[in-house]
Amino acid sequence: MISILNLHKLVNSSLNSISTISKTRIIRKLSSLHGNLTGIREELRKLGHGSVTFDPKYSRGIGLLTLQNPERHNALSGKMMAELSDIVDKLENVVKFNTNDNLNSVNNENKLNNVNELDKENNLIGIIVTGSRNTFCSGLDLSVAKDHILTPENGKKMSLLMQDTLFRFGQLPLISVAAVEGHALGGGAELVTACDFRCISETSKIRFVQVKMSVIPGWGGGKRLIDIVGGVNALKIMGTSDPITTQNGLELGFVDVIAPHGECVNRAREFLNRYVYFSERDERKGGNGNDDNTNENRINSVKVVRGLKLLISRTKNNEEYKNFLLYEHELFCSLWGQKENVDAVLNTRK
Ligand SMILES: CC[C@@H](C(=O)O)C(=O)SCCNC(=O)CCNC(=O)[C@H](O)C(C)(C)COP(=O)(O)OP(=O)(O)OC[C@H]1O[C@@H](n2cnc3c(N)ncnc32)[C@H](O)[C@@H]1OP(=O)(O)O
Repeated sequence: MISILNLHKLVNSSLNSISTISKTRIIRKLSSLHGNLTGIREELRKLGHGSVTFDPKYSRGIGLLTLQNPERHNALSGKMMAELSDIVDKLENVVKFNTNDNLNSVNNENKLNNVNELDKENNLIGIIVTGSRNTFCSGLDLSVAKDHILTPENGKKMSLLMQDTLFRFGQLPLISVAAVEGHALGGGAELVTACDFRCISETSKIRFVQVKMSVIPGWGGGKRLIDIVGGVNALKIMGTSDPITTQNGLELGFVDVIAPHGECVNRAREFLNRYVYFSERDERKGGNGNDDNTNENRINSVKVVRGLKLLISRTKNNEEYKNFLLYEHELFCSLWGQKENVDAVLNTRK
């Protein structure tokens, strides 16, 4: 006969295993958009040059992600797409610490060492995305496209990886700002929409040029643009490829901060500093950062800011949202690599 105590233990252990199973399911469901893309990522990693770097200590609580392919206006090669995805993996691991967010994904194959140590040092709450040498990103690297990606099969792989990476980026409990100097074209404009906020200057040129390539956005930027400016405005922006300027950008709610030319990253940092509550508390206390109370405050504040971002990002983590992205992906795939698209890309002055 089973005793009450044993029955209690049995029930508890069953509940634990049920919750482990459902937690695992939830993790799998939330962590990625298109499942395991390791093979595709490694294929793309072999294509082209450039790099994507991440400085977790750019400023207190704020990291700086930089696209680096300056000879090509920071156009994204396959190698850079893979590196961007690696950085999102790394951040998913970093920000698990202190967030109590066990629902964030952990891509074990790409797990980097000592990520929690990294987070302890900086308590990241924000991330600025920018490009090297005063320009943001001229979209897909067209040299790589012409040599390798201009087929329906490879366009599909690129779209899967980029949609997935940018979706996961948006799910991070970090507030993101795109600091857009110079050009943000095609896929570069899509990248801009993946951030929570946008800082641009009078000389920034954000253009959805996809229609000129006889395609629609393939990196999830169509859905994100609709969410930011509404359907009709998104239709105008994507249908005409007209640039988003400081003036119409503000009116449309697409742009959040205007900076003097060359100052976008600085102004994005100032903008984000308003969310770095622990920094203000620390300064009020004399700023040595060593007393226990201060550290406690810092940790709590980081949790709050990340919690807020989690709350907001989870509104996009549902089947309806994911299905819409899948629909955008399928539409893109029906156009990419077709004659009109191939002709347009081959005739584009890079
Ligand atoms: C799925 C993604 C897909 C999409 O959905 O749209 C894309 O992203 S397709 C790519 C869309 N992007 C473009 O069409 C941009 C094309 N480039 C330009 O219009 C211009 O280069 C520029 C970005 C407006 C800059 O013009 P300018 O200041 O006159 O400089 P150059 O034209 O001389 O460029 C310098 C250098 O950079 C090379 N470059 C620029 N963009 C790309 C690119 N996307 N891919 C590869 N290389 C690019 C350009 O060829 C020049 O190189 P060199 O001639 O060797 O100096």
